[in-house]
Amino acid sequence: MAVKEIDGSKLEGGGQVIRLSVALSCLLEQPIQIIKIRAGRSNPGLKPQHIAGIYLVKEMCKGVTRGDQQNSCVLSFEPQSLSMGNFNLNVDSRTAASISLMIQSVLPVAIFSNCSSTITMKGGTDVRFAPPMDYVINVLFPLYHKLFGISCDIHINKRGFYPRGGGDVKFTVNPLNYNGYLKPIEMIDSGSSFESTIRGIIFITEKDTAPVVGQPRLRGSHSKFPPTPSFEFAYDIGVLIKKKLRQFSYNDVKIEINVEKSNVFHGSVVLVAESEKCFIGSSIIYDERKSLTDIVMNVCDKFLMDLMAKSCVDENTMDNLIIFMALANGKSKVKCREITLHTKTAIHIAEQLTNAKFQIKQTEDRLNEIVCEGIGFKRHII
Ligand SMILES: Nc1ncnc2c1ncn2[C@@H]1O[C@H](COP(=O)(O)OP(=O)(O)OP(=O)(O)O)[C@@H](O)[C@H]1O
Repeated sequence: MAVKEIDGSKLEGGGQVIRLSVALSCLLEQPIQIIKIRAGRSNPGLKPQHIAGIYLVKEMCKGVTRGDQQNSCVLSFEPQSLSMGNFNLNVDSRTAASISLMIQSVLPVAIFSNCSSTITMKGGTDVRFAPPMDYVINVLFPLYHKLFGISCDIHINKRGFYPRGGGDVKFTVNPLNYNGYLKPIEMIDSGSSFESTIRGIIFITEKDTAPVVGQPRLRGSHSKFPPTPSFEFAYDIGVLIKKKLRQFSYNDVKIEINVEKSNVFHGSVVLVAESEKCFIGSSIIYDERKSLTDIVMNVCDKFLMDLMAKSCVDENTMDNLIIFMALANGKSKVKCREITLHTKTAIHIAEQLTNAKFQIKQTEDRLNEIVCEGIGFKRHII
């Protein structure tokens, strides 16, 4: 098959082009060459996170690569057929490379294998400009499962943060049921039941010293909780989130706090609202430079905008859905408030490498509806 050239500088011009192109190349057995890799970034070329993702996909299809080195701006990826049988893979980025973004490369491939895959990944679990692990676990995976029929799971052995990394997770993926196809999805009606199911997941590390000096402390008794400064800080975040959401009549909000020992101060907050067919998430990763009010404002503002607009997914989830919509067996429809450059880039790559066609139309309720006729990709078992 002739090699298809992908211009890595188009639209977002970042790492997503590589992850999606390599995954689709592997599934469709289409050799590709990506040029101008991450030309839209101040530090172009491949970085450890991209190299780790390429490595995993390459292992799954016994691919042949050229240019898969640090800072390389051209990558050739020539796949063989998707190997079958249990995958048991390991990748160690030796940096804080985002594990959730490695998952973005490997998940679309692993679901089409005929057996379960187990992949151990080392790197960053919660790093900026990538989905925090709690977002992957509480927003993306439940949505993938409920709507596309994807079954996967993650076990976090240890969290890892910028700049040292050191996170360690075990990721398992099961083959698709539904006759080996991905189900098409329809997420066009958020319904009215979001408010009853809002959850917040606050993760925070605990150092020996107080986490943040000079931050406003909330009044009120925390005495029934373990008296750790980190826990108190997380507790304060939770109280402020509830207060903020209550102002918009979202009264039933359940907050969970998880504390882990670490020698760096780090945390994430994830909010999730689930209705019968829609998921809205919002997340932030913070360190000691972020104030309590900044954290709360950041995570709540976009969340509230999506809820009030009756969007069916948030913008970060949206770009993750594109590859699955392109591969699904039939027509998918998703209503979304915001179409980001990441989403447009994912559509551009999916259309270049598959025969799927996407349409975006504005709806009367001022949302965007993305419609895609999926190609009905199915694994071929020899
Ligand atoms: N706070 C967040 N919550 C959930 N997802 C996020 C968040 N921030 C970023 N993402 C997702 O992370 C991905 C980032 O893609 P991007 O191409 O920018 O990544 P990258 O490989 O780090 O590339 P680069 O270094 O070139 O920016 C996108 O899918 C985006 O939706």
